[in-house]
This record gives sequence, C-alpha cells and structure tokens, in this order.
Amino acid sequence: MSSNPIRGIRRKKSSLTEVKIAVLGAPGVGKSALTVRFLTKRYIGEYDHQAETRYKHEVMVDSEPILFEILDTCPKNDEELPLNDVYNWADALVLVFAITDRRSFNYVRRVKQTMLDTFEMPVALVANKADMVHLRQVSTEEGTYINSEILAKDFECCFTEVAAAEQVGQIAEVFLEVCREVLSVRRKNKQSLLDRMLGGKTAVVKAYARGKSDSALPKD
Ligand SMILES: Nc1nc2c(ncn2[C@@H]2O[C@H](COP(=O)(O)OP(=O)(O)OP(=O)(O)O)[C@@H](O)[C@H]2O)c(=O)[nH]1
Repeated sequence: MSSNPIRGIRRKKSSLTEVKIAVLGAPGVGKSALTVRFLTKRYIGEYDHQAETRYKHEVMVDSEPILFEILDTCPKNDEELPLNDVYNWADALVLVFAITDRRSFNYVRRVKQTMLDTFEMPVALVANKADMVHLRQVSTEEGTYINSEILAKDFECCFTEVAAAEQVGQIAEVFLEVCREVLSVRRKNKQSLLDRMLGGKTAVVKAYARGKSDSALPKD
C-alpha cells in the first residue's frame, strides 16, 4: 500500500465517480475554513491567502465512494470575480458569504449575475460566521430571498446558514447535498440520452451534465 495518500487516490481515480466543486466568495468569508472543515472535520483559524488551492478527497456519499475535487478560490479583492475557466471546470458551486459582511453578500449576487445566462449547474448558497450574530449585517431573510427569488429561479439551490468555527455535520451536509444534486442530474441526463437513442423520446440534455474533462481545469 502506498504511504502517500494522494498517490493512493490517483491510482484509484479511474474507478471512482468524480465531482468537482468550486468554493466561491469574497475574501475572508471563510471559504478555506468551510472546505477544510469538510475535508478534515477540523477548524483552522488562519490560512495562507496567496493562491487558490485544489484538494482531492474520497468521501462515501450514500454508500457510493466519490472523489471530491474541491477548488478553494482566493480572490484578491471584492472586485475580482471568478473566471469562466472555473465555471467550465466545476460540476457544482458552493457560494459563500459572511453574515457579518454585507459586501460579501453583494459579491455572491454579482457572481450569480455574471454566470446566469452562460453556466448552469447545481449551487449551494452558504451564509457563514453564524456564530457572530452580534455583528450580523445580512439577515437570514435576505439569504432566503436571494435563494428563492434569484438563485432558485435558475438553479433551485438550497440555502444554509452555518459557522465553520463551530459546526461539522451541517457543513458536510452542504457539500454532500450539492454532490447528490450533481449525481442526480448526471443520472437524469444519462436516462434522457438513452430514451432518445432508444425511442426518439424528446428530452432536453442540459449542457452542465456533460462529464467535464481535466482539460477544463483552471490553470494553476
Ligand atoms: N467567527 C468565525 N470566524 C470564521 C468562521 N469561518 C472563518 N472564520 C475566520 O474568518 C477569517 C477568514 O477565513 P478564511 O477561511 O481564510 O476565509 P477565505 O474566504 O478562505 O479567505 P480568502 O482566502 O482570503 O478568500 C479567518 O480569520 C477565520 O478564522 C466562522 O464560522 N466564524
């Protein structure tokens, strides 16, 4: 057995279902804290904010082993929005804002607007730092509003308020749920394709259900 866990994962890669998730949000909202909580169950207060980080991790989702690839993005400032490369690469997005930072809520809204007409994929909307209610700038209602009125219109996305600093299970559930959505969309589209091949049933195959190849990876 290999002593290198990354090498171990690579060896098994071809037999595993892969799901690629990009974690997006303004600087400092807790993208790294959430990602590392999911991957290790640990909370680490401070991270290197110099560059985006890509993780690979095998997780059982409803008894099926899934290879999660998670891109923890790192915008330099509130104005820097994700490039199309990220959307082309990802199967799903976790959009994060902090309840203590209204500008981070607006950032998520801008991300949504820029990708709206071009990219379609499962999205989870996450309000982080729920432990800091005394510094709250964004109400749950607003999060729910963006969820139901804007995001859900195209993505039917779920909305969760969490604290990476305090929670483990709820954060894992965000990533697991968005993964389930990716798998469900893939299954539906596979079925649609089969229907079309077998009997000419009209079915719409959404672009985002295509398996995304490594060639769509964002540049390091
Ligand atoms: N109180 C509290 N602080 C948090 C929470 N999540 C993250 N933080 C803190 O917020 C700061 C930023 O967290 P990061 O995870 O580095 O945020 P990020 O979005 O990855 O930041 P960038 O890499 O700069 O984009 C750190 O000081 C964290 O300790 C939380 O749930 N509650």
